[in-house]
Amino acid sequence: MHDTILEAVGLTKEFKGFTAVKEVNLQVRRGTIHALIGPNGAGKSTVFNLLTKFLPPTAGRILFKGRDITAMRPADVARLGLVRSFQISAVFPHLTVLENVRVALQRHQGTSFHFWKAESSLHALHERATALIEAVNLTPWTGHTAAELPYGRKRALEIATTLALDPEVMLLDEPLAGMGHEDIERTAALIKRVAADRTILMVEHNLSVVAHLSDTITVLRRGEVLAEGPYAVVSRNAEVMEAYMGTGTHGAGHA
Ligand SMILES: Nc1ncnc2c1ncn2[C@@H]1O[C@H](COP(=O)(O)OP(=O)(O)OP(=O)(O)O)[C@@H](O)[C@H]1O
Repeated sequence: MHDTILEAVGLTKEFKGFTAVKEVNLQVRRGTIHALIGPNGAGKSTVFNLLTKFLPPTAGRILFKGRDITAMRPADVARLGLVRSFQISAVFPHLTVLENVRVALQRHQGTSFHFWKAESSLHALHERATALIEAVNLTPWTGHTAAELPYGRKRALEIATTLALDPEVMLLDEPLAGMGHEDIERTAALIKRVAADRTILMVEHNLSVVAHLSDTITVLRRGEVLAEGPYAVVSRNAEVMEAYMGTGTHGAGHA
């Protein structure tokens, strides 16, 4: 049994009269990997921005651990444990992998400079950074700058800097987009590993790449929920198949 950790109720977003997201109800269960997919313009990014408070909704509510966060600011939501990857956790191209992860960890501790000044806490910081780098399989890249990393490894570093914030719910915006087959496999395995003790909500364009990764898939079309369930269920849904006609359910890249 999983309880709901993140919930959207009647979530609606209008842009100058155009309804991009219409009365979306979403329940993300604790400890699961939940994917939000849909063809171009389906409203995925808008829902993602609404959930992470980067956009205010026109109507509807967002609940995190039963608490109404609809009116909260992104930074406050992040502090509660709902963290969006790749935005809040910036990666600095000229810092090494180790330095990037250390900066993320120090940020998480806030501006308590005095805490980090102590020799013992600097040691603890290093240990934690090394463990995170190991967790995302970047140990051989520890001394390389972020700019030197191949694309897939860069995304792994971004996941590491997000993990540094120890999020309860991690929101990933197209973590597999633009990757080749090998990177997709590696990153999917990484997402699965880090999901062991947290909840993941990810936006993805293609149904096929989230197939074996997600416990639940919500399919959006024109701002509305078209189908929801495990892959075996949504992939057989006639309307889902139709929505993906032309864009290709099994397409490799991000259109
Ligand atoms: N700031 C905005 N102003 C006006 N319209 C917008 C704005 N943001 C998004 N839209 C419109 O809302 C709809 C949903 O867009 P959104 O980016 O959420 O879709 P998406 O599913 O993420 O698409 P994609 O896969 O192409 O990224 C689109 O028709 C888009 O043009």
